[in-house]
Amino acid sequence: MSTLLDVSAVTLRYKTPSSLVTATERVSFSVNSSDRFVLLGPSGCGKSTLLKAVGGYHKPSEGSIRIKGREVTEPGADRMMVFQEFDQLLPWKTVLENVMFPLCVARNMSKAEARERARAYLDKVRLTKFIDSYTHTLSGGMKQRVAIARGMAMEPDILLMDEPFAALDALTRRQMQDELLQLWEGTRFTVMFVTHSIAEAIKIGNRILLLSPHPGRVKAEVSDVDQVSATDGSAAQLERQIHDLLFAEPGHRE
Ligand SMILES: Nc1ncnc2c1ncn2[C@@H]1O[C@H](COP(=O)(O)OP(=O)(O)OP(=O)(O)O)[C@@H](O)[C@H]1O
Repeated sequence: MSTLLDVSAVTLRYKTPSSLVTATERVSFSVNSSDRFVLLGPSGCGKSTLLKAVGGYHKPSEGSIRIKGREVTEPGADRMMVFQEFDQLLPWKTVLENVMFPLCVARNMSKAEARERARAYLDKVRLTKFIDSYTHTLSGGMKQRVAIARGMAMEPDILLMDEPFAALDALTRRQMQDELLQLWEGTRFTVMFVTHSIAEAIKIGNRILLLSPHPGRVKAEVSDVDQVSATDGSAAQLERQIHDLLFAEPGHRE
């Protein structure tokens, strides 16, 4: 197993006109190739900020972020992001064109190459029938599938997913979680996934990093999720253990 991403003692801050907000403090972890690495913690603990920093959109105040040994200093096609919002697609382009666009622009592919690659990934997310549709005609789940296909088609080193299913209804959310795992079984891509749902973390992740409430610090890492949750009844037990670890601080209320 090789280390792909190394986050070392990273502190992330926001400067506002009136104050300095510390989002995360001295957070360290590493992600290996083919990990389904989940960042889990309560609202405001800095999960999204950490993901943005890995994406190259937020510079650490202290510490370093390295991918394949190179320091992350800006966004790059080696790290693709999928967001929660349904409006991350270009409404004036069709489904196929949305997936082709970054392939042409950031990967310098010819239109024919990009079309072929985009079709293959849209097929993986079961959207072949909808390639010529405009995105406003799609359901929330279908839009997220397009965003996932667009990210995966770039074949990045790591796919960064920021609560991608949080705005979906419960049934669609479960379907999308299953589909993501099936996609992973097929290609074993590396994914970093942000959620504040313990159940979702256990379902998606093989490793889960638990962050404390604001400012986010590492509380613990659960690194054998697949083995533990495969045993009968133990997913529920793991959920309780993670809950206790996350909310152990005296006086902290959910
Ligand atoms: N643009 C910003 N300017 C100032 N402070 C910010 C900004 N964005 C986030 N913060 C603050 O940084 C901290 C971490 O925010 P972040 O969105 O990363 O947390 P999170 O764990 O992803 O939360 P949630 O689960 O609610 O999305 C919070 O205290 C938040 O108020």
